[in-house]
Order: sequence, then structure tokens, then C-alpha cells
Amino acid sequence: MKTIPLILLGCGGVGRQLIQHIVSCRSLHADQGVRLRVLGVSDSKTLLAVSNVSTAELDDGSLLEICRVKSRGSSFTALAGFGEFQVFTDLEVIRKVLDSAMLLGRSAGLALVDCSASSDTLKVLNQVVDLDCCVVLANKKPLTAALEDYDKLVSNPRCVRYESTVGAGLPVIASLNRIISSGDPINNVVGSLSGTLGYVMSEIEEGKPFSEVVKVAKALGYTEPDPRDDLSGMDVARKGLIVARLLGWRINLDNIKIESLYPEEMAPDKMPLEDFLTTGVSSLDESIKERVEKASQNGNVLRYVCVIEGSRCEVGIQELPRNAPLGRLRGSDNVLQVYSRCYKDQPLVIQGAGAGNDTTAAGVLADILDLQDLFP
Ligand SMILES: NC(=O)C1=CN([C@@H]2O[C@H](COP(=O)(O)OP(=O)(O)OC[C@H]3O[C@@H](n4cnc5c(N)ncnc54)[C@H](OP(=O)(O)O)[C@@H]3O)[C@@H](O)[C@H]2O)C=CC1
Ligand SMILES: N[C@@H](CC=O)C(=O)O
Repeated sequence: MKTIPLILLGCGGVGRQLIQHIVSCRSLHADQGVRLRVLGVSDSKTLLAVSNVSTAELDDGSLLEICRVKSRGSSFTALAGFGEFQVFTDLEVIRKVLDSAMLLGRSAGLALVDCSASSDTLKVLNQVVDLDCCVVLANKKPLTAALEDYDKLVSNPRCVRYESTVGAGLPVIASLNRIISSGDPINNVVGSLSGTLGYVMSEIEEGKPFSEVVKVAKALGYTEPDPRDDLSGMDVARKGLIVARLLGWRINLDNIKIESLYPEEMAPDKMPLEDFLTTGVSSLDESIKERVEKASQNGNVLRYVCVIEGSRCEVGIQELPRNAPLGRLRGSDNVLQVYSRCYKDQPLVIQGAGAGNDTTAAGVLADILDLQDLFP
């Protein structure tokens, strides 16, 4: 039986769902001859990990209890004395991850799985890459950091997977990689890549207020921890950048033209999230309703679109015919149209649920399993 030892960073909506998937797929994975050995799980403050990473693992009871505690909103300290694990805080967290990577990297192997929404994980991810470990990301931020950090992170492509960063569980990165490695030049990519903005746009067409549907999108697990990451277009820009860099573009986030749905004075550094959700977002209801109605009078709908073409990478609202491929999208579905030599007149189209904890965590799990040939 193959074993994949892993440490999970981030135990929010996606991280917890990943743990649930790992536990519920035990017998499926056993039939496939592979076992996922979870050595540790962290949130923003604490890492719970086994002391002997060469032989031990967090048992399923402990993993499920970790999920229960975090979904109640409690901290990991509520688990003191529950299972056979040690508690690491502050600098000890990185030390434990790096010690594990040093010990396992060249023998049993280690996958560091980033389901956080933090930029702070970049350093440890790059350190474990240097130690011959694998990394799997749902978190877009490390991949959208400065080019030199990105280059380092993806320097050993066989050991890096990040399918869930674009289109959640949809096979976007894998499909693009196949086209690229076959020498088929990709000329143009157009997509609707935000589950949140897709959901928001199609719900306001039904007459619901913007502020209300933003809150529902958050409750459904579609938004980033701060939904302004979605509404500013920044989350889509990150996905655009990940795709553009995969296509070989040497660009950074500030080379992307981004349209925000809220004014500068509501930005995270100027308005607390709570104020944005209680008063800020509802002050936008009327202007967004007018924009949607104007498009509707022209027989059109509004969609938030990402375009990567020529030397242009931009994300913003477009008014599109209701029956256009992007206009027909409903709910949190994403669509990506890829034009290349082989897909010249009719694009390759990848479409389906593009957000949500279940599909995102399923994408992360599939990425981990995809690495199995690198493990003994
Ligand atoms: N939901 C979706 O549809 C999709 C999400 N993603 C990505 O998945 C990631 C997770 O999203 P989601 O689960 O919704 O986010 P949550 O906010 O629910 O969870 C984030 C988790 O990361 C932890 N965390 C924060 N900083 C660090 C850190 N420095 N080290 C380790 N852990 C940290 C948080 O800790 P604490 O609990 O202490 O706050 C929390 O447990 C995001 O990057 C998101 O963009 C990607 C595709 C789709
Ligand atoms: N917040 C994102 C989640 C997936 O990346 C979205 O709405 O698409």
C-alpha cells in the first residue's frame, strides 16, 4: 500500500471539507492501494501534529473532532487532552513543518496542503519545495506573489498541484497543461471565473437585492473569507494571473486591469468587514440594480469576465447577450473558453460548479491523489 503523509494548513470551510473527504474515502483509497496519513492540521494560530511523523498519524476520530471544534468556532485549545497529538504555536508551527519536511522529504515524502487564505504561507511552502516535498494549493495567494516567488514555488512542476485555485474542482489547470505540453499554442482564454460573482449576477437578475445575495453567497461558502476579495475583482484577477503565468506570461497582479464593484472608501483598509456587511454593501443595491435593469432593457445580462488575449489580461463587468455562453451561466457555475490552434473556431469549453467547499475540497483531494506516484 502506498502512503502519502500530509500536513494541512487551514481548517476553514475548505480544509474541514477536505478532512471529511479524506475520512469518507478511506475504503475507496484502500481499494486503489493508497493511504493518506494526516500528520498535522493547522489554523492561523496553532498546529496539531503527531510527535513521531515517521510512523504516527492523526486518527480519524481526532480528525473529525478537529472539524467539529473548528466548525463550532472554537479554537484548537478546546482539544487539549483529546488525542495523541502535540500542540504547536507561533514559531513552533513552522519549525515542526520544516522538521517534518527535512525528515520525510527524501524518504517517505510529504505533501504540504495549503487550504488557508493567507499570503503568509508562501515562505514555508517554498522552503518545503526546497526540501523535495510536494505542495498542493487551494490558496491562490502564494501563486500570485512576485514572479521570483512564483518561479520558486513551481520550480519542480511534478511536485506542485493547484487545480482548485481556478474553477474550484473543475479540471482547468490540468486541461491547460495538456494543451500546452502538446505544443498547441493557446491564443486566447475567456471565462467567467467567480462562483460568487456568477451567483450574485444571476440572482440580481431575479430581482433580489445585491446586499442580500452577497450575504447568501458568503453563507453558501462561495466567497472568500472577506467577500470584498470577490467583489473587488481581486479574486478573479488572481485566477487570471494563475492562468496567464501557466501560459508563460511574465506578469504580476498590477499588470491586470481590474474593475471593482465597490468604491475605494469601502476597501478593507478603510472599512471593517462588519460595517461593510451591515451598511456598506446595501448602499450599493440601487446602483447595481439600475445597471442590471439597463442591460436587461437591451436584452442583455451582466457577467464578470476574465479575458487573457494578446498582451491583455483584464477582469471586469461585460454586458452580454442573454443566450451567449457566458450569459447563459446560472448560479455559482464557472465557464472557461480556450482558443488554440486545435480549438480555433470552436473553443474548448470547461464548465460547471466553480465554488463551494465540497467541490473545492474534492479538487484538492484529487490533486493529492494525483501525486501518488512520487510516494513509496
Ligand atoms: N470556497 C471556495 O469555493 C473556494 C476556495 N478556495 C480557496 O480555499 C482557501 C480556503 O478557503 P475557505 O476555507 O473558504 O477559507 P476560511 O476562511 O473558511 O478558512 C481559512 C483557514 O485558514 C486558516 N489560516 C489563516 N491563516 C493561516 C496561516 N498563516 N497558516 C495556516 N492557516 C491559516 C484560518 O485559520 P482560523 O480558523 O484561525 O481563522 C482558517 O482555518 C482560500 O484560499 C480560498 O481562496 C479556492 C477555490 C474555491
Ligand atoms: N471566492 C471564489 C471561490 C473560488 O475560488 C469564487 O467565488 O469563485
